[in-house]
Amino acid sequence: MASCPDLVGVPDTLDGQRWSRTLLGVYREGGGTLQALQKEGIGDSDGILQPSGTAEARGDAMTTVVSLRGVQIYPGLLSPQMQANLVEDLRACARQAPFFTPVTASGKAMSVRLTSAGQMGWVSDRRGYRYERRHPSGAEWPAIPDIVLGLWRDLVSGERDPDCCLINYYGEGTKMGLHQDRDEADFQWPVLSISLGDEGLFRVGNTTRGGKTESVWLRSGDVLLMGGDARLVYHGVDRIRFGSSRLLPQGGRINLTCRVVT
Ligand SMILES: O=C(O)CCC(=O)C(=O)O
Ligand SMILES: [Fe+2]
Repeated sequence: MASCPDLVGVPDTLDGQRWSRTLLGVYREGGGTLQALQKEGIGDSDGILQPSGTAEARGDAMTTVVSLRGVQIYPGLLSPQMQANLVEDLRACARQAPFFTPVTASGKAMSVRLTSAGQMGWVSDRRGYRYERRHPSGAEWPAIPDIVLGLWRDLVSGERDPDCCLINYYGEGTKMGLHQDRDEADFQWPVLSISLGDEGLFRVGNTTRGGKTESVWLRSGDVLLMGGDARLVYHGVDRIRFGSSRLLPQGGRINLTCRVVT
């Protein structure tokens, strides 16, 4: 098994730092990609990874990492253009592996519609929930879009790509109850999440059920990592502000979560 990503275990040290983004590289102010900085422990001493000029001079938008109970949030990390490109990529994914409404083992339909990209996809039906190598139609899952893989490699690890990128679609009135992501074999790997479209109220609880919770509105282009001590926090989406973004012509919210499964 590949070693655990360098980010895990040190996420709190990132809190409050400022980051800029280039096309597929995510840079800390002062130079170095996140992954390289984590590996070196200090940074990019020879400057090879340092993008030329200051972030402001390059016109990069800056984002400050914030931590909500150890969940690392990068507000607005994906530029509007990258968001639009990613939506195009997701349209192609959905042509190969259409969104479906998952049903719980008790027969209750979930309110999100979902599909996946990658080697494995998450499915739920009367037999329960699990990762499967094929879409319920029998089709292969599409490849994970490059923009998503680039973010994973920058923010998590270049050693191993995620097996699954779960694609959730939240229409008007859709929510997702508090849960843990624990269908994966190795919790050393974080879950990387990307929000697109309408704003969603994301609630974070504790690593055990119950207790106080805190919430944050996630906006289009926000990226977050649940890793380290926050890998198994309960989380969910209480509601979306339908129509708050113009990214998706029909409205709604898309959330992508990348996971190492096996
Ligand atoms: O939509 C979100 O922001 C979270 C999605 C989620 O928790 C999941 O798919 O497991
Ligand atoms: Fe989740």
